[in-house]
Amino acid sequence: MSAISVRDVWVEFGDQIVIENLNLDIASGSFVSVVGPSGCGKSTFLRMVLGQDRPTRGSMTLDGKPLPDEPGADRGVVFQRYSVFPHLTVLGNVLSGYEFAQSPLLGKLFGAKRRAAIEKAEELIVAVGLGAHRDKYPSALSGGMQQRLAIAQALAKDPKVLLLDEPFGALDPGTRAQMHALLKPLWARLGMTVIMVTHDLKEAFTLGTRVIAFDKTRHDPQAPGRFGARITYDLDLTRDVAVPVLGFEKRAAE
Ligand SMILES: Nc1ncnc2c1ncn2[C@@H]1O[C@H](COP(=O)(O)OP(=O)(O)OP(=O)(O)O)[C@@H](O)[C@H]1O
Repeated sequence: MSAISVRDVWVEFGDQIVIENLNLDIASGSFVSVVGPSGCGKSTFLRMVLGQDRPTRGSMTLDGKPLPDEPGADRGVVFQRYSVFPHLTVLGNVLSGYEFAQSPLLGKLFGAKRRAAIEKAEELIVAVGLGAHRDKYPSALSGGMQQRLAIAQALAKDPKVLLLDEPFGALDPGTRAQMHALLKPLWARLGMTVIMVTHDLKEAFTLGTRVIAFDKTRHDPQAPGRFGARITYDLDLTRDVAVPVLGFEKRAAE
């Protein structure tokens, strides 16, 4: 489990301010859903936690240490598409997660370590419901199966933090519901911190223990890049008190 702290973070691309003065603490083991209008910086925030982008100003820490500048095995990621290797089978893809985590330089395991990794990979493949498909290539899998594979591959790294960027955005509602039913118990069992960007409010509230909304609160019509997004809602869904939910009231348990 892992805690993330964000302090006075600004992100600018040229003269465009994307995120302004972000301050945020994410508790270990929480499931944070990030919502907001298109272009407000949700994926940029995720990429900063992943280590793909750096803040222009400010600092970010993971368990009290500065976030490493590059993606590592401590942070797994699943994108909406194209997260898996097309030239590897289901088993090969999940095994690559273990190999990357345990042998970052070579990306290969040998002997007893490889046999142990194959055993763990097979367990994970069964856990995400792909037990009957372990020797298939991604092109022979449906969209939902590919996303289950992407989740298994990310989990093989045993990440402290799992980052999900609209992971179910391309799936039909039925498959999406199946993915929710898969992900929630996995998260509860593994106890990771999850940050998920989604456009689907229902999904945000169904899966999250906390929902954060990003949006611009100030606009300059003459200079659209002058102001960035801030956190406009920060809802702790584990609190046993009434909280305002986008204009509605969620009643506390009676
Ligand atoms: N590498 C980059 N260089 C320049 N501008 C960028 C870069 N990355 C993101 N941006 C800009 O930052 C803004 C936020 O982009 P981002 O993808 O984070 O938004 P988002 O909230 O995830 O959007 P969506 O919901 O549509 O995916 C956009 O205006 C985008 O054009």
